Amino acid sequence: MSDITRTELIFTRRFCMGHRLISGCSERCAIPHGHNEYVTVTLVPGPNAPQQNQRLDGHSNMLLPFAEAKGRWHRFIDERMDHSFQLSESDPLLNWFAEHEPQRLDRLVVTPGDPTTELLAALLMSKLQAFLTAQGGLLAPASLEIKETPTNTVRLHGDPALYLPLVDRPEDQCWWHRADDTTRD
Ligand SMILES: Nc1nc2c(c(=O)[nH]1)N=C([C@H](O)[C@H](O)COP(=O)(O)OP(=O)(O)OP(=O)(O)O)CN2
Repeated sequence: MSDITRTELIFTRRFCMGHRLISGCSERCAIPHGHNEYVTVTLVPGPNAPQQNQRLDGHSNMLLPFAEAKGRWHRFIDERMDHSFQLSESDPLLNWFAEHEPQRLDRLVVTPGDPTTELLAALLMSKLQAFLTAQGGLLAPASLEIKETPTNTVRLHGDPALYLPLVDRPEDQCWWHRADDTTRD
């Protein structure tokens, strides 16, 4: 039996996305294709939670209503991830959209290197951390899981910063660090 006592809030959302991987690691994935993905987040009391022990107060018996805990996050998933097209920042298709369909640039998620499930999990966990910090730090992400297909899932635990690729620009120029709806820089 685990000796860790902690409350976890776990929320799942589904979104439909397209991507392609151009680094050469998976040639068939270089053709644009899509998945119906499920993102599941596990939230725990954050640095500003009123009490750091887990005991319920015998009155409201919650840290936060579910709707408040997941509302901002699910709005981002619904409005920015659902039906997005995810491309590496070095993908020439970005120029194609800029030239021929600039009105659709906001549907793109632009990533540092190939938009694999591992990378998307790290970027989304960082975005979630930014939202929760901006909401007052009552909650913090403990893990994030993306089920890309019925047979493939990636799960990250802990600090998303430890997974993110190193990029050569300040954090405020990286959409995944900003508590806003952007998905490209
Ligand atoms: N480490 C990773 N490898 C691959 C990723 C990824 O995100 N991380 N992504 C892909 C593709 O997106 C591909 O569409 C899914 O992978 P794959 O398992 O190869 O394809 P299937 O769904 O057809 O697998 P089955 O389980 O055999 O049905 C590739 N690799």
